[in-house]
This record gives sequence, C-alpha cells and structure tokens, in this order.
Amino acid sequence: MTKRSIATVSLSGALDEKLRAIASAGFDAVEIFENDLLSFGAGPRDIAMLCGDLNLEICAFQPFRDFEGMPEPQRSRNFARAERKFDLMQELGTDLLLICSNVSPAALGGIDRAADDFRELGERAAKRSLRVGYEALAWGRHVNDYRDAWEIVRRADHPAIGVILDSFHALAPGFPVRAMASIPGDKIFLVQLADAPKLELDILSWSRHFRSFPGQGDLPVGEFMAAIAATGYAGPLSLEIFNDQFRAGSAVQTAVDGLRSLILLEDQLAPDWPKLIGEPLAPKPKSRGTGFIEFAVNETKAGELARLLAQLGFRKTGKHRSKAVERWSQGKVELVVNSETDGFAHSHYVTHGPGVCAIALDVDNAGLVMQRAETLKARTFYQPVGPGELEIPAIHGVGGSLLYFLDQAGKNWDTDFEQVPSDARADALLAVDHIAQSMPYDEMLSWLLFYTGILDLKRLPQMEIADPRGLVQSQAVINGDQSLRFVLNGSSANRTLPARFISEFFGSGVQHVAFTCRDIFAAVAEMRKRGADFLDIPDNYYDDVEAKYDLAPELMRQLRANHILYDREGDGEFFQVYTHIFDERFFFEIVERRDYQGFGAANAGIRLAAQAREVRPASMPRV
Ligand SMILES: O=C(O)c1ccc(O)c(O)c1
Ligand SMILES: [Mg+2]
Repeated sequence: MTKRSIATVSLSGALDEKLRAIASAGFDAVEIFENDLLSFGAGPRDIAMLCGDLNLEICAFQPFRDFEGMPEPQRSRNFARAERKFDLMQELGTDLLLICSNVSPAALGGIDRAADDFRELGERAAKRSLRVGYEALAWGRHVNDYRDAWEIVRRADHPAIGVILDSFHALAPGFPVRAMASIPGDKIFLVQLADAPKLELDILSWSRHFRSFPGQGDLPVGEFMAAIAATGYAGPLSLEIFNDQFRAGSAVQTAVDGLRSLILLEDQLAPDWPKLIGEPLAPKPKSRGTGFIEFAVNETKAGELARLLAQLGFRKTGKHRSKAVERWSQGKVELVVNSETDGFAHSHYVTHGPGVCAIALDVDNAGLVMQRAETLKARTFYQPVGPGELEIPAIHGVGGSLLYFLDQAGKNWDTDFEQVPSDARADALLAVDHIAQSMPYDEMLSWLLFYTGILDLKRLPQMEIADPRGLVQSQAVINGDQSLRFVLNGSSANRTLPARFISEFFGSGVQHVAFTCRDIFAAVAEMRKRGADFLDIPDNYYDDVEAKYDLAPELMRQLRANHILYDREGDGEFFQVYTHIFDERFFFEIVERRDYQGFGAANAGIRLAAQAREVRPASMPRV
C-alpha cells in the first residue's frame, strides 16, 4: 500500500515532538527537514532510533540546496558537502536525498551541465546504495518547472537519480500536469503534496507561508494526483506544508489534520488508484439541517434564557422525565436547555460558561457518519445513558462541544421528554438559518477540513470583516440544499469581539444562532410585544442604506425603528436583526431571505461595532 508521509517542517515543536505527533496521527513515514535536525539536541542515530521505536520510516532527508550547475571551486565543494550529507543519511537510515533546484546567482544554466552534475552525484550515491531526487522550486534560478527538472534527470540517465514532484511547485505557477504522464513512475522518487489558497503574492512568500493541506486551499491537487496515478508511481505521498499557523499550532492536531486530508484525497482518487486505499471511507452522509441545539446553563441562567426564548416566541414544549432539561420549540427549531449538575453539559457549562454545548444534525444515516468520522480520526463521544434512554452517536466538535447525529432512529430523541401543554399559535420563526462559531484564527483551517471532510458541506469564499479592534476572517460552509450552514469566525487580532469571546469569555464555541422567518417585521413586532429588545444600530448606517438603495420611505422607517439591517445581492434582499448579547457569551439573529444566499457580510462590521459598544471595554479585566 502507498505510504503516507509528512515533512517535519509542517509541524510546530522540537523534532522529537514532531515525530511523536506524526506517529500518533498514524503516518507511516516522514521527511526529515535539515533545520529540524540541526537545531535538535540529539544526533542522527538517536533520531533513527526514535523513528524505529515509533515505527516511522524516514523516506527522505531534505533539502540540499544550490547543487547543480555551479562553477569551480563551488562545484567541488558541493560534491564534498554532498558526501557529508550522505554520511548523515546513513546514520539516519534514509536512502533518499532531496535536492531542490539552484537559486544561487552564481549558478550557471544549461540542461546538460546540470545533467552531468547529477550523473556524477548518482555514481557517488550508488556506491552507498543511496538515491537523489531533484525537485524544481517554482523560483529556481534556471530550473523552475518540473518538466525541466525531469529533462535533466532523463539526461543524467542514472538509476540513482530521479525526479521529485511537488504539487505546489507545479500547480501554483499554473503548469499543466498532463506532461507528468510521460515520466515513468519508477523515475519519480517522491511525491510531495500541498494545497494553497489563491493569493496575489510573489510565489516564494506564497509557498513559504500559505501552503495548506490538500482540501484546505484552492489548487487542483486532485488533478495533480490523477496525473501522478497515471505514471504508475508507487512511492510515498508526503505532505510538505510551510504554513505560519501550522508552525504555531498544536503539532498533534496538525498531524491529525494532515492524515485526514490525505485520506480524503485518496478517497477522491478511488477507484482510479485502488492501491492507495487503506480503510475504505464511508460515503458522505446527506445532512438535513439541525435536529436540535443544546444549551448548557445553570439554574439561574436557565431562568434568564427561558425569559429570552419566550420573548422570541419559543414555547416550552417538553420537560425531561428525570433531568433538569427543558425543550423549547418554534417552527422547526428545537432547543434543549440543560441545567443538570453533572454529565457532559454541566462540564461544558463549568469550563465555558452558558452556551451551546451540542448541536444535533439530521442525517440520512448516523451509523455511516460515525464510521466516516472515525476513519477520519474525529474523536467520538460516549456518555453513559440511563435505562430506556436513547444513546445518540456523537463526535467532538469546535471548542469541546459535541455534534450529535440523528437519523430515523434518532428522530426519537425526545422520548425522554414529557410534553408540556402550551398555547397553539402561528410561529414566526421557521428554522435554524445558520450557526456561527468563533475560534482562534489558527484553528480555522482545521475546522474547515473537519466540516467539509466529515459532512457534505462545501465552503464559500472567505470574507474579511472589520471589527473596531481588528480584522475578523469569516468562512461559511453549507450543504447542498442549504438546510445546514455553519459560519466559522476567527481573528488573530486579540481585541476583536470573536477573539475576546475566546480569550475572556471561556473559549471557542457558538457565538450566535440565526433563525429564519417569513416576515421579519411581523416577527419583530410580535417579539417586541413580548418584551424583546434588539441590538441598537446607529442612524449613520440607515442614512447610508437610504443613499445606496432607493428603498420606499415606509420601509426605511421600519428598518430604522426596528434596528433591522438590510443587504442586497443582485435582485436578492436580506433582512437581519440581533438580540443583545446573552451573558457576554452568545446572541440570536433573526433573518429574512428573499432570494439571497449570503450572510450580510456588508453589515457584519456594523453589528460588531454595535456589540463592542455593549460589552465591557476591551481593556477591563474580568472580575
Ligand atoms: O521553500 C523551500 O526552500 C523548499 C525546500 C524544499 C522543498 O521541497 C520545497 O518544496 C520548498
Ligand atoms: Mg517540496
């Protein structure tokens, strides 16, 4: 089976921490980056031993720079330097050296000159049963295209010399991948994989700071892999990701994400490349929106939340037979308010304060989602259930919250609830529109892969939103019929509202839940009658809306009077209104969509500024 590998440069930490994280995620092999070794406190033999203990093969040592096409005396120096690295490789126990194309101003061009250098190096490597792979860097001085690197390798015509193909260097400059088909698979010594978001940036900075795992960026890595498959290549697939967030993040989590992205890529390539498939991945389930959303609170907060929910037109429809758990309903929206003093919800309340501790998703087959999630290394969750209670399959999601999966069997999640009689009336709120989660900026790529890999969610373009105290990145993931939408918000500025939710208000999690309605003006009028009050929006905003969109005066008056925000997208119109923030932790949004697909990004900065005025000043410590 194809070996799964990752380059140590992709992770944070010291070399031994990286290796342990790589092994525990389940990789078979690593590329040891020279810098990780140079800066490490133990020698190559110790590293070889550690890799042996961890069952990790070292599939390459890299990089060896500025080798080919040098004039004397550098040329001779380079051969001597290579011999020293061969010594090191033998101690490490790896047989492959990666040489990346020369970037030195001293380098001389000429395909045959480079080929001659490689032939001679091949002779030296072969004496020690070592191999050398040549990789075209996209910014190489004379060689920056894999087709030229292959031509040099072809002319070197030595069994110990092969080519190394890196998806970034081929795809980022936009080189066609078709030409790979002419390279015999056994002359490809290593395949490196990286994705990247589309950016207008010089290619060196783009590669060194913004690479990501396949599936997290915009490059057609699948097409690259399909071209590799056609060559018959059977060596390792190695992730090589230079990324500032990965360098700063958790090595263990990044390694798991890497493996997850490889499994997803392999799955995408099947059945064209069956030798890749380790364990078959269960098909993506079809999601059908949220079954219920569970809030963890204590007794006092349960009362306050109940008041707010009643103002929004929710009715208490159920009471758990044996637990301090209530059910609140409106339209298709089901909310569960849990104020138990033990169990998962309680520990969530203790660590995060009042807020959403679990989201139940309706799917066509919960068993298959769980299988898929487990293969993709998601953390499953089990909680002891009482006699007769339903056990709902779950995995851990953002900020320690849970994702439950409900299918036909799980439709009975409410069997443990006694019905509470309530007035029958028309519901203003229809369904959950979207759920917004705040997270550290560093974790956004990880959760993006989580949602798009495990569920049938696709990402929309990332948005940048101005908070009064910094930028917020916003990334939506939605399913096909838009019955399920998550909005992931992350900020690396530490005084923006999403950042403060995380640092001061108890960690990542659901920052708001939005509900759809048929008629926002009628809904808001009803809610006001019940005592609801909404986030204040400045007059300046409405003056601008008036200037931009020629709205009828009565509509403008209603928007202003009700603190409703407005956006337009082609012929589509969007209306949104926000509650005040509940206990500095979360809030609700009510939206009306008229042929509108977005989330009101144009208004998000206005909302963040309004909320920033409501919460404590950013500089005041919590007491
Ligand atoms: O950025 C670099 O220098 C570099 C080094 C080695 C590689 O394999 C690579 O793709 C890039
Ligand atoms: Mg590379």
